[in-house]
Parts: sequence; C-alpha cells; structure tokens
Amino acid sequence: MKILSSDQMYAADAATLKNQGITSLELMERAATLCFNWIHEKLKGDPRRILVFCGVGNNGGDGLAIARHLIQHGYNISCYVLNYSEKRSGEFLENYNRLKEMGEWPTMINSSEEIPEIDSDDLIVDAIFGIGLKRTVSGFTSELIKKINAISPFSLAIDMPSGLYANNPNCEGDIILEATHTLTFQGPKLSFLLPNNAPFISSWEILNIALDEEYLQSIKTEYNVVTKFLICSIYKERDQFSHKGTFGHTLIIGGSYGKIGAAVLASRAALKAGSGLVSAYIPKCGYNILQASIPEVMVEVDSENELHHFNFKCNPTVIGIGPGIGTSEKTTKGLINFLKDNATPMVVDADALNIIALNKEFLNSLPKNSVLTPHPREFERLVGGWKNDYEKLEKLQSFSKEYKVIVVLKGKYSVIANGNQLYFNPTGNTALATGGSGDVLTGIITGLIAQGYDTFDAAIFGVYLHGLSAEIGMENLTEETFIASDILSYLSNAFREVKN
Ligand SMILES: NC(=O)C1=CN([C@@H]2O[C@H](COP(=O)(O)OP(=O)(O)OC[C@H]3O[C@@H](n4cnc5c(N)ncnc54)[C@H](O)[C@@H]3O)[C@@H](O)[C@H]2O)[C@@H](O)CC1
Ligand SMILES: [K+]
Repeated sequence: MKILSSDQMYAADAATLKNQGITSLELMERAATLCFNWIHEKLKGDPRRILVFCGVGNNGGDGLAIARHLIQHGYNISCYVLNYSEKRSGEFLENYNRLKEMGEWPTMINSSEEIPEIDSDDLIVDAIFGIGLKRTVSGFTSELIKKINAISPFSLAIDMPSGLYANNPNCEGDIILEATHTLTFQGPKLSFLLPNNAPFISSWEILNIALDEEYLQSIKTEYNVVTKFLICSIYKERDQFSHKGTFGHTLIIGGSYGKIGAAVLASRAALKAGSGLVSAYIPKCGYNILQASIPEVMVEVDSENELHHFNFKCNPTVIGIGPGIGTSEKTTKGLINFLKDNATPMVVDADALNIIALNKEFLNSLPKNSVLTPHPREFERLVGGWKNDYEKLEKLQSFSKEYKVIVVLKGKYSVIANGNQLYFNPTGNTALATGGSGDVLTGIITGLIAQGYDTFDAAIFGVYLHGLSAEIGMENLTEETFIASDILSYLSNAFREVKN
C-alpha cells in the first residue's frame, strides 16, 4: 500500500471528484459518515458526553458533519469551532449551515477563556487540523490541545492528530494531540510510522473513502506499507517435484564462547523458513551444543572459542553472518579477510555489522544485494546520527543506494529499504523485544533467500512472518513470556495465514 504525501492526497481527492462525478462536499460526507458509523458501532447510543472540536478548514468540515450525524442519532454532544482564522473552507461553511438549519449552533471559541470544561470520561472528537496543517499550532488552539492532553480523555482524531504534520518533521516543542485513536482516510500518513511520533499516534486505522483506484495506481511514491496482499504475491508455492536441493543451502556463520545459542537460533530459523540444507560454521566449543540441539544442521568448526579463520568447506547458496560472533581482534581480522574474497550473497547482522561499522571501507566488499539487518543503534554506528526520523529515512535510502544493499532497519514498523524504495512492516509486537529475536530474523531471511526468493522479497517476507508469528503467539502466550524460540513455534501458523 502506498503512503501518500498530503499533496498526493489532495491530488487523489481532486481526481476522485472528477472521475466519480461527485462534489467535494459529497466526498466529505462519505468520509464523515464512515467516522460516524465507527463511533456509533462502538458507543451504541451511550449517553456519555461527546465534545467535537472543529477547525475552520475541511478537517473541521468533517467534524461538523460527524456532529450532525451524532445529533441525529440522539447522542449527547457539544460542538465547538476553534475560530483561529477568518478563512473558512467552502465545505466547512456548508456543513456549518446544515447544523444551523437543524437549530444546533456550534459554539465559537475565540480565546483560551472560552475553552470548555473537559472531563476524563468525555469522548473528544478532534477535527481541528488534518493534512492541511502548515505551521506550528499556537494561541488558544494549542491551549485546548494541551488541556486535552493533560486530562487525557479518550480522544478520537479525525484523519490526523491535530498538530502533527503528515509527512514533515514537527519542531521541538510543537503542541500535538496525544490521540487515543486515529481514524485516517484512505491510507496511513508517513508520520504515523515514525518512532518520534509514538506519543501522538498510539493506534490508528484506515477508513476507506474509495478514492479513484486508477489514479491511486498511477501515483509514484517511495514509501509503502507491507500488506497481506503484497506478501501473498511474494509467496511461492512449492513445486511437487522439488527435493532438498531445490531449496538451497544456507550457511550460518555465528557464535562465540557463551553465545552459541545465537547460531543455534539462526540455524534453526533458516531450516524452519524452508532452506533445503543448513550448515553452521561456529567455534569448536559449540560443536556438541549445536549438533545436539538441531540434528538437521551440519556443522563445521573454526578455532576453539571464537571465529578466526572463516575457512568452511561447504558451498552455500547464501550466508547469514554475525549472530553471536563478538568483536574480538581475531574475529574482526578473520571477518575482514573473509569479506575481501567472498562473493556469496549474505545476510549481515549483529556483531558482523558492528565490525564493519568500525571498518567502513569493507562496506564496498559486500556482494551486491546483500541484506543488512541493523537495529537503530547498529545503524547509527554505520551512518552516524540523525536529526529526526525523516533524516534517518533519508540516510537509509542513501546508504542502501551507495552500497547496493537491502537494509532492514528493525523496530516497530521495521523499514526494509532497497535504494529509495522503503517498505514499512506492520506486523509484530513488543514480544519481539527479547534476546535472540534478531538472530531468528537473520535465519528466516537467509533461509528464504536460500530457497530462491529474491533478496528484497525475502527481506520483506521474512520481517512480515517474524512479526506475524509473534502476533499469533499471543493466542497462547503473553508479550512477557514469549521468547525468541517461540517465534519458530508459530512460524507455521504465519506461513499458513499467508497461504490461505
Ligand atoms: N475533498 C477533500 O479534500 C476531503 C478532505 N477531507 C478532510 O480535509 C482535511 C484537509 O482539509 P484542509 O486542506 O482544509 O486543511 P485542514 O482542515 O487540515 O487545515 C485547515 C486550514 O488551516 C490553515 N492552517 C494550517 N496550519 C495552521 C495553523 N497552524 N494555524 C492556523 N491555521 C492553520 C490552512 O490554511 C489549512 O488549509 C483532511 O485532513 C480531511 O480531514 C476529508 O473530508 C475527505 C475529503
Ligand atoms: K484532526
């Protein structure tokens, strides 16, 4: 699913009016009716007080239309207009008149003194600013938002939490509604997916206002959200005549004394993701552990307690490298030497990334289309810091382009980058914030590449499955009790969900 900028949203709105032969007012009515239906379905006539706060643009127009539906259905509502500007939009005025004709005059707020009392049991509908926000919210409008944030009632943001920009960084100290939930039109805005904005956008859902499909298809964007539809198109049915050789040979290079488990988890994950064969190349001290934990995996060993020589004999399709290797001098030297000659595609994680970050000249030695899976701290070591989440995304794009690698930047909404193309993954939960979860991801992506998935597809698919397994796991476990090996217990369910 494409993530549109506010300019692209306006263009899509305009194309929809033209192609569907409807007016802007009708499109607003469509949007507002969906919002009303959402509220009505949840409240089912609940007599609690609903305060609808409207701006004077089209987001405010939505609010007035929602207020009208709520009144018509007997809800206990008070509707306010924040009179911050003389410039009212046509659709705002039209909806204002409709309310007036019903004898329901919204209350104008012209100063901080006129802000009403708010109770923590009220439902707040925030229709002050949407995608049209152009500058920092100030004056009594910001006072109102501060008051709502302080009292913290359930606040439902229409399209956007007021004060948040759709696709630009906010300034330090901007006043933004900490919305409890956001109903957004057509698709998520880029700002929803960025960690800095977490306080404002704790949960959101899309209301499909049926913008012109053909026009949406034609829009070009660098930002996308991974959908089940995309994942189903990536998934490859297995050929009935296939054999273990068909699904490639993964080599996991990992482990050091005390961290053999990382190699175990990654190897098992590669197998469970469907790699035909899996070998592990580990320090000698891990031999018995690995053989005993996963009999399906073949093992080759390096020196006693750490990796040093990197002289394995097998001939893998793809290598997953880094889990648990540490950053000792010997391992660093060995890895650097290995990188100089290696042409096999790789998934590079953890300490392999940290070693490369200290020896950046070797980034150029990575085989084209290798996958790097840093968490934000590891990525910071590779590229230096960033001013804000938007600059982080720019750095992600330029890094991916410069070194011709796929980067998976891990986090809530992990971002998978291939040059300028960024895909935000929606699956997962805090259960994944557990030791070994990254090793499992490395193994899954490596195992997918081994069996013939394109590397970008494998990164997208792997991240999606990894997150989905954790979601499905919540049927039996909790976010606290779920551990990394549980990801693999639920991987079959995740695959099954994709296959169905
Ligand atoms: N046909 C359409 O265009 C549709 C629009 N919709 C709604 O329309 C919204 C966009 O409406 P608008 O473009 O009117 O913009 P907004 O309603 O988001 O903002 C109102 C206006 O306030 C002014 N403004 C911006 N920042 C300000 C600030 N800090 N202080 C004071 N004034 C400021 C701007 O001139 C802006 O146009 C969407 O978010 C959505 O809610 C929906 O009804 C769907 C259909
Ligand atoms: K809003």
